[in-house]
Formats: sequence, structure tokens, C-alpha cells
Amino acid sequence: MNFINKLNAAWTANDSLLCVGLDPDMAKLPPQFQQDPNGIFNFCKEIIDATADLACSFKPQIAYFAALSAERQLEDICAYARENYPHIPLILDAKRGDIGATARQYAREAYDRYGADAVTVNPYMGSDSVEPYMEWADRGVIILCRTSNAGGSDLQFLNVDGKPLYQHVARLVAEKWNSNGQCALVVGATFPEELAQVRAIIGDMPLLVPGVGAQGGDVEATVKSGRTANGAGMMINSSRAILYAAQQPGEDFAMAARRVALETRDAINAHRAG
Ligand SMILES: O=c1ccn([C@@H]2O[C@H](COP(=O)(O)O)[C@@H](O)[C@H]2O)c(=O)[nH]1
Repeated sequence: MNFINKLNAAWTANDSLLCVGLDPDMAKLPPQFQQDPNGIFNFCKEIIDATADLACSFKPQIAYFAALSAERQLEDICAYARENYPHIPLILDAKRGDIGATARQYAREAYDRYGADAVTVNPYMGSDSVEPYMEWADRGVIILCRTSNAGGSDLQFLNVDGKPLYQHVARLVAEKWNSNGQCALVVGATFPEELAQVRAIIGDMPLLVPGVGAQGGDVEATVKSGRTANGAGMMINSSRAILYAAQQPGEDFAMAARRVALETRDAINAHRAG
């Protein structure tokens, strides 16, 4: 099953638009994992098990693994998710961008090494830097459009021919790059007006929407701005707010993560119907 079909099936099966982000920051992990050589894997495994019936996707952010030379644990967590929850799309958040020959190696890393269903890609180097990812026709290519951080405005809001640059990216992907129907865009929940603008440009193309939870994005505004006519169309990501939901030392972190994931999924669902 290709990425888009798998995502559609996961939206329905779990009645969820929630993407659970896997950003394992060693300093924030419960103590038993900080002392465990396989602690990153074991922590992420418990989060995946606790939230798999509430999520439409999982999104490991590669930097949290690579910074600690923990790529082997990322391989293992990706394999674990694929084997145990094959119906939940796995998105590698890597935001790659380079010339074609190098991009092909990044694509191999995401799709073959980690077995990801989709990878995030930076469009700044243009079409030939993105085309190598399209060679894996059953996988997703998720392209940065209007990112959730305030500094994203520095370039993404530049006026080009009367429109902000991010709208050109949305149109370019929707009208040209998405010829195989495997693309999605990243648009931050912290900018609901821009989210609505992008939705108006791209039709039903899926959106990866980070920025609820720790970044403070408004769930209702996000859903109302980004939903498609059938009340789906988004993977709304929350990472830290779920991973580190436990408030007290010794509190069951996986149960706390599940509680916040459930609250977030239900808060999203409350606004899906138009
Ligand atoms: O525009 C973007 C693109 C990606 N991200 C990533 O999403 C998560 C957000 O984590 P929270 O803890 O929910 O804030 C993280 O992996 C970012 O690298 C983003 O925030 N904004």
C-alpha cells in the first residue's frame, strides 16, 4: 500500500489526525532510560505501544537520534513500528535538501535504511533536489512550506510577484511536483491563516502540521483551517507534550503520554466536522 493510501486508512482506522512525534531528549527521559544503553529505543517503544491506537502516524525526528550516535536505535524503533503497527505511517523527519546525487543517498537512508513511509524535505534547492525521492513511488515526500517557527517568516513570507514565497511553494508542489500523487506539505499549526491559504491552493493534498502542544498552536483554529471536506487531510503533530506528559517523578510516563495523546486526538476530532 502506498503512503497516501496508508495514511487514509490510518485516519479512518484510528479515527485520528494525531501524529505522535518521537523526539527522545536524553535529559528529559525518565531515569531508568538514561542509564540504559538501549534507553532511547525502550522509551520510544513504550510511547509507540501506549499511543498506537490513537495515532494516524509516528514521526521520529532524526536529530534526536543522530546527536547521540543512536542511529542503530532509530533503525530498531522504525523496525519495531513497522512490524507491530504496519498500518500506521512512519514519517522520518529529516528535512533533507541537497543536489540530486546526494539527495538519492538521503532517500535511500530514509526509505531503505529506516523503512520510512515518508520523509520531510526542504524545497529550497529546487525540483532536481526533490526528484530522487519520487523514484520510490510508493513513499511520501513531505515538503516544507510554511514552518511553525517564527523565523520561518524571514524567507517564507518574502513577497514574490505579489504573493508570499510559501504560497509559491504550495502551488509548485500541487501543480508540478506532485505528478505521482505522493507529496504532502509541512505547514505549522502556529499560523492558521496561512494554513487556510495553503489548503485553498492545494486541494486535498495531505498536510503535516506541527505546532500544537509545546509550541502552543490552537487546535480548533488548526483543524478548521486545514481540514479537507471529509474532515481529514492532516497529520497534526505533537511531540514533547506527549512524550514528557508525566508531571511527577515516578509517574507512569507511558500512561501520561497516552492520556495527553487521547486528549489531543479528541480535541482535534471535536472540530473535524464542518
Ligand atoms: O515547521 C516545523 C517542522 C517540523 N517541526 C518538528 O515537529 C516537532 C515538533 O515538536 P513539539 O515538541 O511538538 O514542538 C519537532 O520534531 C520539530 O523538529 C516543527 O516543529 N516545525
